Amino acid sequence: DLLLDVARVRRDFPILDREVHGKPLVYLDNAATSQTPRQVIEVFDEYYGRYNANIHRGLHTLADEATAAYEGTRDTVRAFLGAAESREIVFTCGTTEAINLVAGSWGRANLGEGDEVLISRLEHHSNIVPWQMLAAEKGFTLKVIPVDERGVLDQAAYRDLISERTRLVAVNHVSNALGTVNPVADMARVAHEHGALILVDGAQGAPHQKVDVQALGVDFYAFSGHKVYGPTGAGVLYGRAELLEAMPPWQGGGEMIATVSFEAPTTFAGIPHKFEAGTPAIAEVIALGRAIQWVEEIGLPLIGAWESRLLEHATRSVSRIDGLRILGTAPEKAGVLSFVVEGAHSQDIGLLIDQLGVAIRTGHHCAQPLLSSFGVDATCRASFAAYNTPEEVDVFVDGLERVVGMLR
Ligand SMILES: Cc1ncc(COP(=O)(O)O)c(CN[C@@H](CS)C(=O)O)c1O
Repeated sequence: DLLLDVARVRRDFPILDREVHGKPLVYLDNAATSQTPRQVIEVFDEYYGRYNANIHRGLHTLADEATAAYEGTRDTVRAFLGAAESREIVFTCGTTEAINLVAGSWGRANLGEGDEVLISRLEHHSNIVPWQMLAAEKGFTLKVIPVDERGVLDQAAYRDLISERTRLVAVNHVSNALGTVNPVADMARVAHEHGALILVDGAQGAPHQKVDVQALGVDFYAFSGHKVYGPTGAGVLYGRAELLEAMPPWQGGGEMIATVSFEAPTTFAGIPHKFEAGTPAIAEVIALGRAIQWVEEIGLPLIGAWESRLLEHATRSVSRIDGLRILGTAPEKAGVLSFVVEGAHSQDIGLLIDQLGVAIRTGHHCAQPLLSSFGVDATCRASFAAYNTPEEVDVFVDGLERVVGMLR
């Protein structure tokens, strides 16, 4: 049965009892950050109250307990992503840092004049700007896969743009601005046929569908804890072991070394610790592990199906508002509804609908090149999660109708 017990799910989220401007909170900004279940919030109390200690080097009980919990998350994430080995899981502070790590380590060591990196028009700035910065430094060429008017990546153009000079394809699994789900398994096959690697920005993929990095055939996969019901400050880079082993360290410091000396070359730790310099966000990583356990107890297939029902209901309901244009009409979408309304500025809609207790996001969603290709510089975006309800969608659409009426 694809009906999620949303009443039971909501009982895990204290924040959903909040009122905003005297109205029940209707939180529909989940693509920006998801809310946090009690089971995750409690981790911080437990950790700082009972076993706070620095990890790895300590030789005492608290340090052992903290290390076990931190490294335990690594295997939880390995299973969550279907990775072959735990050492393929690198903890970062989020998707942005994960992509910068690949650019700064693999990119800086492998890209130069004559090489090409292929990204797409759908990308979030965190999967555009690191490549632009590195291209300026190393002289390789950045190419962009176009999208059509539905917000679907042009796969024919992808096959035309990729060549033997392409060293890396970097694309998102799901567009945060439009909700488009990309066929990353097919794109990975095409990339490998041309001898290129593929990095997938999974910030909006991991929260909405079961990811199996080996089945997808991707070389790197990045996501953020705070979008899968976990805390900010903890994210993940998955990388195939042989790639991570061949990559130079990214940040220098403690943890990532084997021996440091002035007389002989400093030697580095193996993976993944080679990429985890300094004291990490220990509690956040442990909380990320708890968030993934929470998600897996319900199951992403059920969460994804629930969100699709909410998206369908919202898409159908907003179509009664004349002058409303949905951006992102791909046949396969995750729970994101982006739209503009003729005669009403997106920001004004966002501010006014907040007065009704409804939280949506307005603006460019860190996807300025994408929005400009649709002739807009901002949209309104409602995005769904496991705890949203059809009744909340009705509050949102009724409120939208009222607000648009006021603004016209
Ligand atoms: C596809 C995609 N890729 C990367 C990021 C960055 O995630 P960080 O946790 O901030 O590093 C995000 C975060 N998108 C938020 C903030 S702009 C949104 O409102 O859509 C994303 O959606």
